[in-house]
Amino acid sequence: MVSEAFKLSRVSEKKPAKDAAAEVREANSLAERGGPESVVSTSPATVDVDKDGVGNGRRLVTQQSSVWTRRQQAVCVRHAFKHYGTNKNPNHVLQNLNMTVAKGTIYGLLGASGCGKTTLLSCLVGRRHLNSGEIWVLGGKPGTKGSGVPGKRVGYMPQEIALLGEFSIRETMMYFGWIFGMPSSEIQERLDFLLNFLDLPSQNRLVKNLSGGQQRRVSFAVALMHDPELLILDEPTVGVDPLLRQSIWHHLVQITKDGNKTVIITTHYIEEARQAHAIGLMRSGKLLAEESPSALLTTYNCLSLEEVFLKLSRKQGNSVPGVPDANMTNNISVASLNWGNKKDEPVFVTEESGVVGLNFHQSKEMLINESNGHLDALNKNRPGKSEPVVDCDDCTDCCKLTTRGKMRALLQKNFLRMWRNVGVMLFIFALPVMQVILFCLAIGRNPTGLHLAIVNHEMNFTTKECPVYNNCSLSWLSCRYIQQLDNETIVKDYYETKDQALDAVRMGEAWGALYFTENFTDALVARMALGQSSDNETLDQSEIRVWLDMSNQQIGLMLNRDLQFSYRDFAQDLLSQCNNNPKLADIPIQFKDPIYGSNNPSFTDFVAPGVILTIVFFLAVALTSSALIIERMEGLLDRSWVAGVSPFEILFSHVVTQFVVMCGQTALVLIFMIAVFEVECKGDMFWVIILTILQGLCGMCFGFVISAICELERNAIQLALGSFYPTLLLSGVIWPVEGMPIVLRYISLGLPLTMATTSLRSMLTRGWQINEPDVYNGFFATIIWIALFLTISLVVLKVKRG
Ligand SMILES: Nc1ncnc2c1ncn2[C@@H]1O[C@H](COP(=O)(O)OP(=O)(O)OP(=O)(O)O)[C@@H](O)[C@H]1O
Repeated sequence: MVSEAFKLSRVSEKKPAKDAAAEVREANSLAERGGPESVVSTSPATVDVDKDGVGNGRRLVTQQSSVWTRRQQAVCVRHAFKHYGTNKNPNHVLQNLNMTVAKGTIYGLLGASGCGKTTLLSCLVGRRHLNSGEIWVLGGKPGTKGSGVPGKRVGYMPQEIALLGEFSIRETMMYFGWIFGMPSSEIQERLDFLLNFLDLPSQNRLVKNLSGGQQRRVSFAVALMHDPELLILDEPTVGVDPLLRQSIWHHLVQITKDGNKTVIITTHYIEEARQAHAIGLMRSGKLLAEESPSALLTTYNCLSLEEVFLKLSRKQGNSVPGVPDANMTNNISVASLNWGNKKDEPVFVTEESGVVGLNFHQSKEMLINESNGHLDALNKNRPGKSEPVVDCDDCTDCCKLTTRGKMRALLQKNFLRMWRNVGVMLFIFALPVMQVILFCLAIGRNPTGLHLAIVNHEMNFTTKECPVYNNCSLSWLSCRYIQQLDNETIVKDYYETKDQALDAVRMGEAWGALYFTENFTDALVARMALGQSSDNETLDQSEIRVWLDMSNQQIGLMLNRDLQFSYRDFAQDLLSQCNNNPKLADIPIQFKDPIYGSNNPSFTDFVAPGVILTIVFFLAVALTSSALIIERMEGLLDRSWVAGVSPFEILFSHVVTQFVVMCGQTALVLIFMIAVFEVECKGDMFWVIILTILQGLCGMCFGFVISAICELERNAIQLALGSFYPTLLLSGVIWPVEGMPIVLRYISLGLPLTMATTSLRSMLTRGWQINEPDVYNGFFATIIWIALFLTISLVVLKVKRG
């Protein structure tokens, strides 16, 4: 156990201030190394700090300080160091800061903007960790199990509003009340009191519609809501009118009167802090003094606290770097030397004072006088009649993962938020439907109205009266073939010469050119009759010559296929009309009914499984990727954490909310895809639904990862959008994975959508059951990805919370 002691007693020889300071430091360091008691009994540190002539030769006598005594304080900070930025380029915010806040007091933390007050407070509530040093809050270390901090033992009002704009005042109170485990009736009672006390408007007014000052008061009400043991208020009186400010201070004085409640308050209105029992004057990450206001004024012979602060700041500014001030070193101030009634009495400096200023145990007496004696509570907690040091009254973090109240609050928040935001609601349900409709209408249908430039020299230039005989007539066969071409797909444009037709294709006026020779019919008949004895000229003349624009693969292949099928139909018709076997027109490959799918496969059926999963997956990503970021930016995430909500609870509440949304989206997507647009579904609908929901969950968890990693919403959007195309392209949604280079194939298999797409495709088009490896692998892969994403999110959230 670490305990420190400074024992300063009267010394006969004066020591230089520097040595004295070094001695205190040594005692300090000894104590930190764990041998405190020996320091106390055998080697009392004695310091004479009379060098600047203010101390009047008084000696500092250290008092015993132990973990026990630290735990008796409401807050005790020792040798706190905190920096932002990297170790190489740190921005030091707290520098060997010591602070002691006795139970039952109001402690005003004053200091210029940027001196580190908020940082210190956020360390006290467990939102940030020190780089080194110790913090004790209500007998425990913030963030440790059973300390109740963060949790309901603390009421925290951050500097920013940190509330949900879409909530009414009442809903805001209910949210935090439930998190703190209060029953609704008690919350309502408290709310009625706070509405009246803080002069708030109707409880049904939305927070976003309140004025800045009103919003701050709601934020203050939230901190007061559960009547916590320790209130930490970061500038609660900003934007509050003087009357209300006075009434807030009056309230703080009242609640601390019985000695059970403690308040730490920062304010820029220095003079209002006169009402505090103790004041910590902070500058450049250190406390310059920690005294009662009257002691500060007396000591420094000032009329206002502002003057005191200026004096101390100047003193600190004048100190030579590297040479510790007599009044600053090891928290012993000039103030402490001046303090006390009798000159020859030693001044006790303990780690309880912990500050540059006065021994707090001494000033306590003064505080009692100044504050109606309520501080005698400070003396209650001595060994023997002490209350349990660590009061595990918030046992949720000891043994339970969550509580009903917290879940109720978090779920209500998530659902209400969606409900109150019409845009989000539309986005959630209209977008998937719209995407499915657009996909089914725009993708996979045969193109129509394709222009074909036809040159038929058999008919002697342009003729639309190309005679067609549907019997066994062997004349004008070119016309008979042209008639066979699908009229919906192909628009026939006639040209006089081959060059004109080719120019039309080159100019983009036609997708292909079709050319019939002058004696096409005769040559074709001869070719059929002569068979293998046909000469080259006959073969040449009987050909239909085609030049296609293959720049558009789909159109080119379709025209190619249509021209061939039309010839087959034309030849079969002619043969059967002439009493020949029409099969003679077929190539000698017989395509029987396919095992799966149809002989005329639809691109829609190929893409649909991947599209279903992509829609559900990325909608979930879009919904969740900014959820945590928005909460974080609003400050609500921080505030909920300080109220005792864990990353697991936050994540779990979002998972539940999104799961409900997901079920709705999945239902809509599948209904429109399968029931309305009749995309083929041969498999078991139950497993199709399960896989789709799982993919939605997977997308949601991916969204959580994004929102846990990204600090800004725009970064999250960039990451979500950036991941869309690679995933779509590599997952075999629009092109078979088998067509990729080997390395990409392996990457593709590792993506969350690939195996799931294969699985869904197998179920929809092949009708495979869950016992097929291709099917169940998709489920396994999805579940593994969900677990992985959730773990990453949880770890990142935990790290960030720290
Ligand atoms: N998250 C952060 N990352 C990096 N630097 C930070 C961060 N938060 C605060 N700082 C820096 O730390 C210093 C102390 O900031 P802090 O907010 O604690 O000051 P403060 O005393 O509360 O100021 P104010 O009275 O204006 O609120 C400032 O220089 C600030 O720029």
